[in-house]
Amino acid sequence: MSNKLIAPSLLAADFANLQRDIELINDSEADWFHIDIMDGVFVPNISYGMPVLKAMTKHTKKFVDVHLMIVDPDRYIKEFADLGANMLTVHYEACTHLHRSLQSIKQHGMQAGVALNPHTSVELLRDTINDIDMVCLMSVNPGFGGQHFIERSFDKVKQLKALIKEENASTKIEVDGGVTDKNAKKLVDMGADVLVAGSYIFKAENPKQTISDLKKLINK
Ligand SMILES: O=C(CO)[C@@H](O)[C@H](O)COP(=O)(O)O
Repeated sequence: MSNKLIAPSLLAADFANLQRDIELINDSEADWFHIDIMDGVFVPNISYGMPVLKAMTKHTKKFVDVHLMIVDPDRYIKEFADLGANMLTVHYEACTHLHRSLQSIKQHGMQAGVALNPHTSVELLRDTINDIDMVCLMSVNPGFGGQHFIERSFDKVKQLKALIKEENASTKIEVDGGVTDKNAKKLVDMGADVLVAGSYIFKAENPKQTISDLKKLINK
């Protein structure tokens, strides 16, 4: 049986009550923590940095999926490994030598992810797909939570799934941005393995129940 995963994005958590919201995810049916690091240069927003991540990973009891929206990510790979990242995702658009970045992430004991902005073609990953543990397809322009899902992302999931099959790779597909109960099932039916959801979970009246319902919906 397939196990499609939910990764709540802590960007939508209450930053004044981060420990409470992390415990909520620990106690829920969510599979991963999704943690967004933004530098104000690659994206027009700054989220949080190393001290906050360090405080978070003291409490996280699940797989930690760190999404770097920063320029020149190679500078910080060791630090993210030391802080407890299990998956480290860099942006295709932010790496001059993507293959080298992927090697370095793996040498530091983490799984290696590559994120693609909505305008970036999945075809650009053909030559590295066998070195990538997960592709994160951005279904909004990165930088902010609470945006509308870009419909074209469905096609990108389909194209990426076909590319992975053609290249005989075992890469996971993650979709990030604007995920709700309205698009989740279609995304996994088209080939997504991991769904990131921020506002849909944390703005819900009952986040734990929302996670449980979403998990059931995508594993039907
Ligand atoms: O990386 C990002 C935004 O840049 C995402 O992880 C968002 O945090 C997802 O939030 P929602 O669209 O689900 O509110």
